[in-house]
Amino acid sequence: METRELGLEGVFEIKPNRHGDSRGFFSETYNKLRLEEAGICLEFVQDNFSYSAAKGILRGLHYQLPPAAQDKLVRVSRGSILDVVVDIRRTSATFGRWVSLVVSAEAWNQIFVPKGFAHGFLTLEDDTEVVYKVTEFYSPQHDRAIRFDDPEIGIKWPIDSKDIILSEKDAAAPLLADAEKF
Ligand SMILES: Cc1cn([C@H]2C[C@H](O)[C@@H](COP(=O)(O)OP(=O)(O)O[C@H]3O[C@H](C)C(=O)[C@H](O)[C@H]3O)O2)c(=O)[nH]c1=O
Repeated sequence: METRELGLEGVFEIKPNRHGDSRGFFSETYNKLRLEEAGICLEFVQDNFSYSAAKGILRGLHYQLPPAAQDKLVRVSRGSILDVVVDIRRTSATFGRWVSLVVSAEAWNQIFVPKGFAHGFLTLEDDTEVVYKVTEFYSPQHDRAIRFDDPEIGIKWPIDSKDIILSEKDAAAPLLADAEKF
């Protein structure tokens, strides 16, 4: 398993090994010990799966407030996404900064998103499946969103905002300045 930090403290790309043979391949997509060797010592308690039927669907930017804040280990089992992470820790030197990573079934890579960061992704292909582990259970009362196109954050999405498909919740999300932060 290879890891590399992505420019924001604690945000990593992770690439599990793939063991190919004439039938296809085998991969340990999660191994607690391997993550601990990379300094990620966490207990994941819930697995999530989201299917997005079309290219251009944007889910996010989401986070759960403490005490339900979640670390996330995100991968793509079909298709591809532009995954985006924003530092929303008000005392952080990189508050409001963002990083992005293309996560895809083809690249077989993952992104690790620590607590304190908002998370979202834009699908780059139809029929994209995102599979991810989280370290706290879903808690609707702690679930929060911030606008994907907040000019203060300035995320460079690869398609025009008018072509982006959003849930009603995400279309109505507040700007980071008006959102509850860490
Ligand atoms: C997150 C979640 C949702 N739900 C239910 C609640 C709704 O009835 C339905 C869709 O929820 P939502 O619109 O919040 O789903 P996404 O827009 O994919 O939200 C996710 O998108 C970004 C990328 C994230 O990082 C979060 O994991 C999560 O917020 O699933 C559950 O039952 N359990 C859950 O853990």
